[in-house]
Amino acid sequence: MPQNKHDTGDLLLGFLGGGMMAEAIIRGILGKKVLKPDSIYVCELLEHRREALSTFGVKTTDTASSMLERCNVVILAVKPDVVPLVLGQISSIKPKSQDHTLYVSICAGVTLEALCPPLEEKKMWVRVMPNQPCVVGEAASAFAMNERCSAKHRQIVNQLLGACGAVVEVPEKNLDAVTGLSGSGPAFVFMMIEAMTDAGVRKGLLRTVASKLAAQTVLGAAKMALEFPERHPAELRNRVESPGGTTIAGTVALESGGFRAAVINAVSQATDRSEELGKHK
Ligand SMILES: NC(=O)C1=CN([C@@H]2O[C@H](COP(=O)(O)OP(=O)(O)OC[C@H]3O[C@@H](n4cnc5c(N)ncnc54)[C@H](O)[C@@H]3O)[C@@H](O)[C@H]2O)C=CC1
Ligand SMILES: O=C(O)[C@@H]1CCC=N1
Repeated sequence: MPQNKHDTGDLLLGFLGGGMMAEAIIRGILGKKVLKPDSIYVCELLEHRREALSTFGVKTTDTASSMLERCNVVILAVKPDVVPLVLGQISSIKPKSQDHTLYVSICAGVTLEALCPPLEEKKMWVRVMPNQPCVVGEAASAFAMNERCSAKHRQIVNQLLGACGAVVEVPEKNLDAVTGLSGSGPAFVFMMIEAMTDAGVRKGLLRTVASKLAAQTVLGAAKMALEFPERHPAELRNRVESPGGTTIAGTVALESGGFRAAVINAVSQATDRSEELGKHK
């Protein structure tokens, strides 16, 4: 798959909603030079957000029609409760089955069926769950496509999301679990970094030093888990735990604090919430 070049031909990418995630994806795409800024349009209601996004050189507007008429790939990046409204806007501007636009939703819980009901003329829809680390090109994204999409659309999705980090295709039924794990996951990891930093400060480290050490520790551990996939995380952990040493004293404390159960519950609750969001259409 070609990357790192302006090799996406006539691809004009539009965003409906220019909030945190739209910005994160734009940063990823521009950072890897998959598109030029003037191939990206953002429809956003808030003036301060349009101003913030203009600094990337992308075109901004507050009317959906001008963006939808131009773009051949459109990413829905509004909150899930706004989806019915913007679907109405899309249908009124591009109603025909001849619509060749590829639509991509990143909205938590919103199913392909809700985006494109079976009785309506089918448009090409992809449901994606990215995450905030798009901002630094280290996202974990998963996607599922509806039956109107083809290999060409898979390639476009891989190219756009690939610019933002790792991408996997999954059955749509897995996307709520993906939302709970990697969509919401950065927040859980930030809590861990925050807590480790506080602990360092409590034990006398400068906050700047503690937060740098905490974040780098998470990065290094994550890199090891990715680079040694054949080693179970418990094996990696055991290598840190010297007999009678410091680490085992800490891991026992985590066990007695219910650390693993708390993390499993966090991902499970976030998954359940994603499923719930999908039921409020
Ligand atoms: N924040 C995250 O880490 C992640 C969020 N998501 C999903 O991404 C979507 C967007 O989330 P965020 O970017 O965090 O939200 P956000 O609130 O930062 O951005 C949404 C933007 O849409 C704008 N908007 C609302 N109605 C609009 C309309 N009719 N036309 C144009 N713009 C409109 C709002 O003014 C706002 O700036 C959500 O559906 C969320 O589930 C997915 C993965 C991760
Ligand atoms: O909290 C949320 O609903 C969104 C979806 C995944 C991450 N943030």
